[in-house]
Amino acid sequence: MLEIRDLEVRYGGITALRGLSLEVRQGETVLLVGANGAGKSSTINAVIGLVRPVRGAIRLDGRDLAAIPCERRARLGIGYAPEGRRVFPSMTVRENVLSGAFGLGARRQRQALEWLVSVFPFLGERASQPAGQLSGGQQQLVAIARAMCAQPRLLLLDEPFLGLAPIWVRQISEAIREMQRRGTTILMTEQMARPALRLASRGYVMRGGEVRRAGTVAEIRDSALAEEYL
Ligand SMILES: Nc1ncnc2c1ncn2[C@@H]1O[C@H](COP(=O)(O)OP(=O)(O)OP(=O)(O)O)[C@@H](O)[C@H]1O
Repeated sequence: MLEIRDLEVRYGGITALRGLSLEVRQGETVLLVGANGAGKSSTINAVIGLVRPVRGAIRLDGRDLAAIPCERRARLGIGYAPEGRRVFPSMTVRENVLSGAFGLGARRQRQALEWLVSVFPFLGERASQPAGQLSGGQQQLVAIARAMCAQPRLLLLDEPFLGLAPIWVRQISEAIREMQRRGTTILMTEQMARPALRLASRGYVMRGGEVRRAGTVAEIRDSALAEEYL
């Protein structure tokens, strides 16, 4: 479904990705694991269209995304939850979640919200509260619910577990399982590999903007865990 070939991303003089290639097949959950600065966010940001690669290709269902701007990629069915709990702080929880389904139409928005509240009751209990007043874990869940709201075919999650208490790691794992049950294809990044390894079927271990190892979760587990301590 997603194919990345020979991708190079630079920020001025810094090369963040050096010829990265990977693929995510329909219905899979694939993990990118690596230490700080390995290039995980740069990979996700190139797929969503936030950074423009200097070389290489990104294809969704065989279609080259190079000429497609960020906002049109969302319409192709790509959903994205950024690193670092980026909610709209003064908007309510409900408004934050619905902002992910902008343009879907009132009836589908209502259905999506009902579904998300049934999966995560806290979203209903806090619906009218400004999202900026929530705890870090709650904000991260709102950011993921916002990405889920449009029911994307391909969901990109950038470090969804970063800095969270175990209770939120469990809830976010449950959100990811819910999307898996719906057949969503998922590409997620993590430094903290353990909970993510339980959710993924395959993975890539990244370092210095390159893939160092690729394989099933069982195959990459040791190097992924080693990467956590580098
Ligand atoms: N906006 C930017 N300007 C300059 N350099 C950047 C920028 N964003 C990332 N980099 C650099 O690119 C490299 C890859 O960073 P990237 O954020 O993709 O890694 P990461 O694996 O996601 O790490 P982290 O877990 O810290 O987010 C690093 O050397 C980083 O310092």
